[in-house]
Amino acid sequence: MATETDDPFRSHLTLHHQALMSVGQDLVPLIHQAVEMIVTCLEDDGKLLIMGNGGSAADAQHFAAELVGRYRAERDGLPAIALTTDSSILTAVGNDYGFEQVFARQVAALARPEDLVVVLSTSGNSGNVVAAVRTANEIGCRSIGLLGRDGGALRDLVDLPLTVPVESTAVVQEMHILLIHLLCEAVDHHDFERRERS
Ligand SMILES: O=C(CO)[C@@H](O)[C@H](O)[C@H](O)[C@H](O)COP(=O)(O)O
Ligand SMILES: [Zn+2]
Repeated sequence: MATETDDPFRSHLTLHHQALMSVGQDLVPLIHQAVEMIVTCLEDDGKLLIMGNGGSAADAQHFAAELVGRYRAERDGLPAIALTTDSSILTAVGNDYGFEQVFARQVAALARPEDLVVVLSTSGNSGNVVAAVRTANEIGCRSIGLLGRDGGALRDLVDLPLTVPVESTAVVQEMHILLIHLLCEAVDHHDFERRERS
């Protein structure tokens, strides 16, 4: 039974619940489109390049780990790289070219047109993520944005924005990890043509 000591959590829990309802009502068709883009990339022998800042950096790593390792099903590892993990690259590029270039430089070095760039940003305005998507667009990679609020600058730069339209950074992040798990669930259940060929 709820007591007064629950009050500090109530507004966060209410916001979380409202955001969850909005994901269920508004984002499901877009989640299916995102799955299609991921499957097409992997079947074309592409890889996922995933990035974000702060909590979203952790989410990028979480997503890559579930693809390279596994989510639930026993399956082959799938190619995904979180661009948030190599401290030598991040410090060298940040130091020599500026923090805004830490992801764009990696995209320029690693991305091929068949790859899929996945960005996570609750504001949609982080300069290093925006720069990375601009570079991905020049290369011809497709991109998915897990975004928040109004989607920010990234809404019009990525091919597919999945925007959680709430102001709270924390709640947007909580919905992003749900979206990641839904994407992993769908990928787990996909029968890849790539595997049938081998
Ligand atoms: O996890 C949190 C807040 O919940 C923070 O670390 C947060 O991710 C950082 O402030 C980020 O720099 C925010 O970037 P973004 O989501 O606006 O792209
Ligand atoms: Zn957080």
